[in-house]
Amino acid sequence: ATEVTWWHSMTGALGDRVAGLADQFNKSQSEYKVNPIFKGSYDEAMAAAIAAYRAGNAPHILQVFEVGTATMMYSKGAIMPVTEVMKSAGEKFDASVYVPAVAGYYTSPKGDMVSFPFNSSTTVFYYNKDMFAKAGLDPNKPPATWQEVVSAAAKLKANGEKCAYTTGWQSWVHLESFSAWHNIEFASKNNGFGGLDARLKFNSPVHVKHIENLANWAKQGYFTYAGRKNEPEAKFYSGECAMLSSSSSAYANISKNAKFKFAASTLPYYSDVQGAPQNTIIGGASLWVMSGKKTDEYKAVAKFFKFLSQPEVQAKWHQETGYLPITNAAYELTKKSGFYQKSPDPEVAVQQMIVKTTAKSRGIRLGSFVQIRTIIDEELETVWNGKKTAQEALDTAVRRGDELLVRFERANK
Ligand SMILES: O=P(O)(O)OC[C@H](O)CO
Repeated sequence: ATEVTWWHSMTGALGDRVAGLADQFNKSQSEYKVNPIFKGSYDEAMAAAIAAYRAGNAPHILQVFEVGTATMMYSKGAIMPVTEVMKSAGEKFDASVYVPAVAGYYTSPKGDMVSFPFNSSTTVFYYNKDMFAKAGLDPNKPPATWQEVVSAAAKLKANGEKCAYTTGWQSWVHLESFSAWHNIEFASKNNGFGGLDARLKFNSPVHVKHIENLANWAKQGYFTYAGRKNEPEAKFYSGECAMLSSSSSAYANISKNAKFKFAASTLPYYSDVQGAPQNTIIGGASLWVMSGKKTDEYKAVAKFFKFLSQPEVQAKWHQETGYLPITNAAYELTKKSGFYQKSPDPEVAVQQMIVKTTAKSRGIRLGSFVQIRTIIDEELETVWNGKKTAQEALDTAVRRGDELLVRFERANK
């Protein structure tokens, strides 16, 4: 059989599902074989793939988080657009079946879909219903606003809980998706969709106030900082923290591990910000095809993508992981099956996303965004450890990030 490699970053229950998909495809026919390989976190896998590409041994398929999208799009020569992969293998590919938020995100300024949509997520909120009940909070009434989160946190803490609230993906949840949710700019030029001359805007009064609030809540023991990526999710499903904001895909590991009643609910917002809540934005990853491979290997990739495009496969992936149904067909199939009546949690993400977007809420696409996120993480950590004020840290992150945007713009003119 023709073998192709697929580098991914899925851990725990998500890693099992990825292995399951490859296995199902491999067993469904005998001509092609997909070998999934875990390559570390999203940024680690991306760095490894760039190094491997230079050395001439890149994988065929690379799972890249949304943050790496512009970098991949502009790395001409290194990648083969998915539309071309499918065309060269004689496979039909209809980009219009994807839900608009997903299609729009992975389509180049020229209108071509460049990567294959796979695991799209968004930012949601999870809470431990047992801990809520014990603290005298209504387990069927999740906090809808940040004001309500903090009063719930105070009750939980007073009831002896050591970790009331934690968050995964701090930059994505508290600055990126936060911006769209409140219909304010994260960056100019429609958050970068309008051109490479976009500059960062996340040091506005609304942003500063929110980060300042989190810093205060950290001091009061209501907010526990537990890491930059998805590590904090484990603190929720182990029963340590009562509330979590993170990716909808945390569902996979929460539903597998939690020994308590839990529920997902919409991401909190500030009710005094006009226009909120708007919609949250896309996260997760898509699959990129690397260049320089053999014709029959591209054929294998195309067959695998065709397999992944089946509504039944997409619907099951959504239901098991909490990633979004990326096509209308997968969503309809899930609704019709009665799945949400028994498991309403994975639909929260869908509801937050199916709103008509504004220029400010469509998404974010910035060059060097991987490095910018690292800068944001570094600066936010100086707030949590009390070294900088929210204003100082966000101003510095904007200045440092803008330097990278200027450089990226010059290099890609
Ligand atoms: O945990 P994921 O796969 O939903 O990804 C979350 C963030 O979008 C990564 O940037």
